[in-house]
Amino acid sequence: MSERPVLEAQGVDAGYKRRRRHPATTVLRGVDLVARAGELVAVVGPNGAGKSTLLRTLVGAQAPLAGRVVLDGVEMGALTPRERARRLAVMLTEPVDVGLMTVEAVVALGRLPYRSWLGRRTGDDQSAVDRALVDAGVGELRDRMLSDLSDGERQRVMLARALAQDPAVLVLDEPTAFLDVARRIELAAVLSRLTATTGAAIIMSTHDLGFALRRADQVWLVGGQSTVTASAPEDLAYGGAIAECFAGENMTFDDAAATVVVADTSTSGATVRIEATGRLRQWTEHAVRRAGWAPSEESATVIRVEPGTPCRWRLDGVHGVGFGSMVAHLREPQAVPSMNHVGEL
Ligand SMILES: Nc1ncnc2c1ncn2[C@@H]1O[C@H](COP(=O)(O)OP(=O)(O)OP(=O)(O)O)[C@@H](O)[C@H]1O
Repeated sequence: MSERPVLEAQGVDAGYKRRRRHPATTVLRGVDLVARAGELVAVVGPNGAGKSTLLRTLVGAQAPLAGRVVLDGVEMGALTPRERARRLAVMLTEPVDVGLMTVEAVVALGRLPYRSWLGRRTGDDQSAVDRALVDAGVGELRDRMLSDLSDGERQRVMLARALAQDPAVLVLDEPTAFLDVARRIELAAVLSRLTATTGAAIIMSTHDLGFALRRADQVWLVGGQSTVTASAPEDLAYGGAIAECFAGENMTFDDAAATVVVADTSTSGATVRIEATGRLRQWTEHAVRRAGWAPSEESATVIRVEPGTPCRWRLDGVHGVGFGSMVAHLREPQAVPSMNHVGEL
């Protein structure tokens, strides 16, 4: 990572001008931000906080209501669309319009800002396309039709197209939105690797707080009195800014899991001491909480659990097999009376 700023917001107010029936809205005020070459920046915040508004303002899709956005040393408004496209690539959330094009042809579209008016592809264009295909992990898909790909594959092709632009700044709005957990982790790894290999700054909005905290060099926390707070993820988590921003009636920030969790308001007040170790203990705690009980070392009620798939448990002389029956029994002790007859532990 270098110290070279590639995208800056200087005293930016972001929002929407008055239109016929809609009053003017200032969503964010006095925003000062700096993204540096090779940095991965995660933009996080609750729904409606202004993440998309911020990103749209940073990429020049809407003008700031006040202040200025500086891209690679030049004020955004002073750049022609072509000059802007050579420095900045944008990948938005909209599902990709599936056309009858090969993957390679789609990725080659990323080279348009570099073409002469005759539109011929040069050797430089081809090597940029080849590199982008590899960097985004879609090299083996190059001859496939875009329409034949899965959503996750298509998403990565669009990433390759953005990379082919060879941008100093890559902005992605919720790139993981349509992906399953495995694809999400994969894309996250691709993105953090890309900052090192391409030297670009990658700025992405995400609802995946765990990802932001684990991978980002900087987090831009949007929310709370129309502000954006920029800092290292640990500073924001440790200092309580993230907890404060996401805190809701029944939401809390779980430091250990590095994510926001729904506080359990359904606890019955009942406690139980768990006799189990390792993963078995962890999942027993999970089941106990799900049933509305709280694990406690001081509790006089004891549940003893023995390993196995499914596990076997005993509580107050009642025996059971599997977590399903455990939760049912904790919720309603008389719900599983027959478990009394399920073997000895
Ligand atoms: N075109 C628009 N005109 C007026 N107000 C808008 C417009 N688009 C969004 N807003 C308002 O701006 C605020 C911020 O919206 P924005 O979409 O930036 O939030 P977000 O953080 O990206 O939310 P989400 O996590 O739900 O995607 C909201 O109050 C929204 O209603």
